[in-house]
Amino acid sequence: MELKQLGEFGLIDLIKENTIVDPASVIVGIGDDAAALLPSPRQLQLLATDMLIESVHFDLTTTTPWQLGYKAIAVNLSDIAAMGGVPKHCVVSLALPRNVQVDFVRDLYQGMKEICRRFTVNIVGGDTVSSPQGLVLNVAVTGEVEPARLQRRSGAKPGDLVVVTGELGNSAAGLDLLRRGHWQEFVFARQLVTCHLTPQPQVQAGLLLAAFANSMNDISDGLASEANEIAAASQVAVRLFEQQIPLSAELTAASAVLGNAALDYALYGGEDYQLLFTIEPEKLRVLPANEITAQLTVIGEIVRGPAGVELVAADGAARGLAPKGYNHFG
Ligand SMILES: Nc1ncnc2c1ncn2[C@@H]1O[C@H](COP(=O)(O)OP(=O)(O)OP(=O)(O)O)[C@@H](O)[C@H]1O
Ligand SMILES: Cc1ncc(C[n+]2csc(CCOP(=O)(O)O)c2C)c(N)n1
Ligand SMILES: [Mg+2]
Ligand SMILES: [Mg+2]
Ligand SMILES: [Mg+2]
Repeated sequence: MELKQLGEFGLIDLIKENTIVDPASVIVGIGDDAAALLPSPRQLQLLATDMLIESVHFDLTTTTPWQLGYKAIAVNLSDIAAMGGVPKHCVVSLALPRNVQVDFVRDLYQGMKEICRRFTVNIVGGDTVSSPQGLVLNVAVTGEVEPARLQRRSGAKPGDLVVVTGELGNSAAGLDLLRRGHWQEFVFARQLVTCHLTPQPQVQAGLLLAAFANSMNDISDGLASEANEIAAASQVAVRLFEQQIPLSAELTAASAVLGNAALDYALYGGEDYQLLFTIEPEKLRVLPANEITAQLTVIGEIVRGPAGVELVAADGAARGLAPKGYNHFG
């Protein structure tokens, strides 16, 4: 069915179903001039937004609407996770080309609702407009964090260890496989493509680490870029050890096919949505042993010195690591 058969308001009715998964804090959801929300007492309110643009962030020939909806929410939850918070509510704005079908929008929302259900996030509003060219999808998300647990990029201290959750570079290699096409013939490809199309925000990890870390950031633009953000915000030197950067076996296999170094995907690829944080060694030692801490890798240390990042190779040689990564205007 064409969108014009349903109209803007018919479309909103279709969207409205199953958007509130935790009603206690929603006084007014979809359907009024604004949402009205009840904040939890003594919590800081977090607010973040990230936008996805067709041909810049996604290609509709290689992503399904469901996956696109899932990812649009995931990248936003990732920013709340990076602050050590719990995501609560989101609003979703859509600019839709006129030829978009109703089923497309329904599937897009199914993807969004699925990840919102998994993380107990309410969709409390949005905006729907037409776009003369290309689809635009913007999400804004609120979150909450106890003041003492708030994580910033600026809290890294000399002596801290630099640690990441999960593996790096999978998403960028997945994107290159999608661009190359015929990726289904490679057994290692599915996991990488999945990392790219439906990244998993590290909300549980962020909540656990919030009580222990000194600084935190999520990896949207690549390790080189995010490590430089922490260095600049904290005015410290970040020393990373090349050999310690967690690279998956799938990434290593893909990099041979794609003709690029696995390490470069991790350093400059981006869209991993893992967490990069710094923590005092004594605190890292007392973290509880669980599924989250099993996935942590120490990749470096914070040292005194001018703000910047250096990468130490296997032979001990150090080089400066520029904040090269995905740059919209670079
Ligand atoms: N157009 C804008 N107006 C006001 N603030 C902005 C604008 N764009 C970005 N910012 C702010 O700049 C800071 C850095 O934004 P940035 O988008 O780089 O962070 P991020 O979301 O962590 O990264 P990514 O977009 O790669 O996921 C944030 O505080 C963000 O709110
Ligand atoms: C079709 C297509 N082309 C290129 C990319 C790669 N890409 C786009 S934005 C971005 C950084 C994070 O975005 P932002 O900084 O806006 O949050 C990256 C790595 C993609 N995902 N899809
Ligand atoms: Mg952003
Ligand atoms: Mg971020
Ligand atoms: Mg972001």
